[in-house]
Amino acid sequence: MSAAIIDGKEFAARVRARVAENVARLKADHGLTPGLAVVLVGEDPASQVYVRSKGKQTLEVGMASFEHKLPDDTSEKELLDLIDRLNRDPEVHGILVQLPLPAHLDSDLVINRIDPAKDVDGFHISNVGLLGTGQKSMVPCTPLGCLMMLREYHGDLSGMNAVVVGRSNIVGKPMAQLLLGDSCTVTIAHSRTRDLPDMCRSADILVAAVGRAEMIPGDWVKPGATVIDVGINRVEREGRNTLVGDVHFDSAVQVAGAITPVPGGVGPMTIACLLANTVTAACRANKLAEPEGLTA
Ligand SMILES: NC(=O)C1=CN([C@@H]2O[C@H](COP(=O)(O)OP(=O)(O)OC[C@H]3O[C@@H](n4cnc5c(N)ncnc54)[C@H](OP(=O)(O)O)[C@@H]3O)[C@@H](O)[C@H]2O)C=CC1
Ligand SMILES: Nc1nc(=O)c2c([nH]1)NC[C@@H]1CN(c3ccc(C(=O)N[C@@H](CCC(=O)O)C(=O)O)cc3)C=[N+]21
Repeated sequence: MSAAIIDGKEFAARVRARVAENVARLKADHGLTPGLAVVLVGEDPASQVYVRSKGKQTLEVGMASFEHKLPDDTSEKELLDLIDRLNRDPEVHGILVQLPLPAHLDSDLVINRIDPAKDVDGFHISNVGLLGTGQKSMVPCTPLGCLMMLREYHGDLSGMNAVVVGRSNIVGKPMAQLLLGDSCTVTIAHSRTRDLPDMCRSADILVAAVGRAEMIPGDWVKPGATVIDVGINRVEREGRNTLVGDVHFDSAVQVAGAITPVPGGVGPMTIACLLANTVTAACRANKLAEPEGLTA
């Protein structure tokens, strides 16, 4: 038996359509155009591609896009000054600082300078604390996208065993919080976990967010489990540059009940959720009702 493929690309297109409807309504009824500012420091080519596609999709849903590309040697003060300006700018409802930052910049300091209400990545300590205590917050885009797909596929997640492999602040930890919020029994695994294969085999929901190409083979997957592959790894295959996930897709698809592909799974949902969070932030900033179905 072969797993159902969870089509993140198609799902993301539906989320973007919902975002676009809401943007059109905000413009028509309130003269409000949600705006997203993306800050990129340095020349990393992969980051540039990602920032470009975010900018393009932001415009496609009718929002305003503000891109700030700063040189590699930008000082902390220059970056913090830019964030202060964006915090004050009424046309900017969402601010994203692309990570990782160059080593001379303190990313915690930078992220925590963003107005939490404009922190559409959900990385500010206030948003992390709100999420952890089950209060209304900005929810990190990648975990939010994963949760939306899981809810659509399963409906109620309560009581399911979820294993999240990876404990980063941007994916693993917030993913675990969201699954806990939906009443899963959650385990967070990482590089010190004893017997990772067995741990993975206990999962009804297995989320891989490690950053190691194809490290999770099919025989670590419980038959019928739902596998969410967050990994984005660039590898050489037959002389060509391609993307693979953290899960070995060809073996896992034989065992899983459902699986997200790479590319075309979590990645497109991440960007769609970034746009959704920007609309949510614009509504909250203007004390307007929040759109349905765009938040956790
Ligand atoms: N699709 C999307 O939209 C996005 C995709 N990504 C991708 O997701 C992946 C993870 O990203 P991110 O969370 O930022 O990565 P990090 O490098 O910050 O974290 C990786 C985690 O994996 C754990 N880990 C590393 N090696 C092993 C191992 N051998 N066994 C078990 N656990 C291990 C680490 O454990 P420890 O803490 O013990 O070191 C760490 O917690 C990357 O491929 C990234 O490109 C990221 C963001 C968005
Ligand atoms: N502040 C911040 N927030 C982030 O959310 C953030 C970040 N920094 N730094 C980098 C990671 C990575 N990330 C991705 C988003 C979309 C795709 C994506 O759309 N991927 C496509 C393929 C794209 C391609 O072909 O290269 C897919 O999986 O189908 C990938 C990776 C967000 N991140």
